[in-house]
Amino acid sequence: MVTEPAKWIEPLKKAGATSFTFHLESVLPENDPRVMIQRVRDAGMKVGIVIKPGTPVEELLPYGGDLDMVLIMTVEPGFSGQEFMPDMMPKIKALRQQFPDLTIQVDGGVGPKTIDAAAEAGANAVVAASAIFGSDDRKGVIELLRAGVEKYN
Ligand SMILES: O=C(CO)[C@@H](O)[C@H](O)COP(=O)(O)O
Repeated sequence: MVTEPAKWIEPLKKAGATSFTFHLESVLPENDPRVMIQRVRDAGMKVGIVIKPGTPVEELLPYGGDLDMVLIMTVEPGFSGQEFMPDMMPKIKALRQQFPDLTIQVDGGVGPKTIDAAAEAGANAVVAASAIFGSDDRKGVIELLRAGVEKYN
């Protein structure tokens, strides 16, 4: 998470990024997320918005139709190894209901024990660190996460 995402659009584009996801909390209330969305598109990248656990999904819904991807944080941003927050699943369900084709990514505490909850709610993309890097069978965990997503989507 960065506090001024706009200033990273060009550097990331130049570095070869093809998509750019910014925190809604870093833009509102001072700036209009639609301006950021357009700036990312003008730079030729796909665009996503991420919300922290404390941000209601209702704040994100108005922009869902303008996005390639949303990211629902299921831990507080900061570090790996935190516990998955199942009470974030209604946010994913609300987004999936309203935007059937949207890529909905989930990040934080995602692993073999939590993938079903996330995927059943409607998540179809996963960020996972400790579940993979903490395993002796990284390939197996990745396959399991992929199978979990495919089972429900
Ligand atoms: O960036 C963050 C948290 O700030 C996340 O991407 C975590 O790093 C995910 O780690 P695990 O919860 O999968 O260990």
